Amino acid sequence: MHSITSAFKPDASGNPPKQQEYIPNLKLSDGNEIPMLGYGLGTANFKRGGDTAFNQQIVDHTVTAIKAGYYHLDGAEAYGNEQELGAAIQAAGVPREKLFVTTKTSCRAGETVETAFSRSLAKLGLDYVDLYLIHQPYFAKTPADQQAKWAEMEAIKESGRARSIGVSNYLQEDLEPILATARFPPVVNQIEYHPYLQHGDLVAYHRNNGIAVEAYAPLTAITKAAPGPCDAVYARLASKYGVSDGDIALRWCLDQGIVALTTSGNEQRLQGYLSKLPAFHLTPKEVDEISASGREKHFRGFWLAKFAADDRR
Ligand SMILES: NC(=O)c1ccc[n+]([C@@H]2O[C@H](COP(=O)([O-])OP(=O)(O)OC[C@H]3O[C@@H](n4cnc5c(N)ncnc54)[C@H](O)[C@@H]3O)[C@@H](O)[C@H]2O)c1
Ligand SMILES: OCCc1c[nH]c2ccccc12
Repeated sequence: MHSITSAFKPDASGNPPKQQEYIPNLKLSDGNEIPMLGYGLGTANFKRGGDTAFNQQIVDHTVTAIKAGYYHLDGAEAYGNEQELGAAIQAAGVPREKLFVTTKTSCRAGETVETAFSRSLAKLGLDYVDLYLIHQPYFAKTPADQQAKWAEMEAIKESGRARSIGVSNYLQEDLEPILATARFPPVVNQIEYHPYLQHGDLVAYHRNNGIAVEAYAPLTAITKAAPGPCDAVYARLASKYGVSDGDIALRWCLDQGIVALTTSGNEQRLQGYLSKLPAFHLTPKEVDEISASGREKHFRGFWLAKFAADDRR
């Protein structure tokens, strides 16, 4: 259902293409394309609750990422930094049509998607986003709540102000009611995904239903869950390919056709991914080796309270 297309787009002005343009795009079920590596504004750069002051450091970090070649930018109203993301887009000077901008609705109680979306667009200073997501399924008490919210998302898509629409943190049981009534099915589900959280058959369910997977927290086995059974496999493959263990962790997503979202304030690290990732692939056997090691450990880093409360998978 999803094909990976070459994203090599020589610059009309003759400038060499940015490295991100060597990272492929993934074709989505609505015909649009998403760059397979994205820069997230949700972890290193988000504002703590209640902080509304404009934060120039977030702008500077994001400009650095865009200038390094990260053209896929993953934001959300919950991160409190859409204004800074918009300012960074302005300041970086990359033409809007080259960027892929995502934001997400928190589905605040008593508020329509239209209200949330208009506020996000205004903060971003944009007239459209490439991808608009429902941030999490936990607002819904019933399947009918999911279906009603999704119908509101479809109205945003129909208005042309979000080129694509999708969801985040959904499990199969959350997706099923949406797929039953959708006129425009979600094109992506953004989930925590790394070797220690492979979600059983959830990724296969996505493949069977034409929904692309975006992996957030793809470096977890290195950054939060070490030591663990993947360490030795990452180290061996990093040495084989002359790359970092982070490159191996990201490649493990990309080589399964999964979009990877990462972030860093460290420009060298960001540039490292862009220079190394296009230069190698893991073999299917190596992908499987990482998956098999990962299944020996379970680790979840986000939305823990929801899982504890609902006893979700
Ligand atoms: N939809 C959701 O619910 C949700 C949840 C979490 C994140 N996200 C999105 O995904 C993006 C990426 O998530 P993430 O930050 O968890 O991804 P990630 O796993 O790539 O982790 C990135 C973090 O790890 C650090 N890091 C990288 N290499 C390291 C190393 N070798 N040693 C130590 N630290 C290292 C970086 O500085 C950065 O802070 C977020 O910014 C956000 O946009 C979405
Ligand atoms: O993206 C969902 C998880 C998350 C990361 N950073 C945040 C800041 C505010 C709300 C949610 C998040």
